[in-house]
Amino acid sequence: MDIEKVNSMDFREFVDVFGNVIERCPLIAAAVWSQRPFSNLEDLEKHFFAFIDALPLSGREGILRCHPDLAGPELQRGTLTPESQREQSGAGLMNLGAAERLRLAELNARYQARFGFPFVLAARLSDREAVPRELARRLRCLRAQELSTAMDEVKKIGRLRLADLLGSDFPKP
Ligand SMILES: NC(=O)N[C@H]1NC(=O)NC1=O
Repeated sequence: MDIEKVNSMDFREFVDVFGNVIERCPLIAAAVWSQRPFSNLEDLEKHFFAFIDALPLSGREGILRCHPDLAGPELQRGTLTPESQREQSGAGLMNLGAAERLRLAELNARYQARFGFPFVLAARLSDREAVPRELARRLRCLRAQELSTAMDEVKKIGRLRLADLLGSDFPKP
């Protein structure tokens, strides 16, 4: 998909296509649409990230809270968004044994209790061994540092989702 195609989209089409670049936050795509025309595909991405960076703390925490747990109940129930389902399956989180699933559930719960938002990590850049390791490591971080790490992960997820949507016209992350 090239930038002319993106710039030609009406509001509905744009939000249909880009509404889940940031998990369960179609409002962000709705706001980015107002910034058209985009000079190129990197410019489109910049607008997504600039919107996120300009949010107050409550807005950035809100974005994190829109993310489903990794290997959490929604994966079991099959109620994830298609993007999240693909990412979590690709990282092997569908195939955990009972003990691995329990350990991740405990770590996710401890993380949520400590920071007040769920643990967020770009699953496509990780795997089933690295996820609990990274979760345990980040549990020991300070809150401000952790918020910043988590927002960087949101951007990595968004960048990979944009690359999927835009195809070869967008440089691979
Ligand atoms: N909790 C969390 O990180 N969830 C996200 N990560 C990812 O790669 N896809 C998601 O839904």
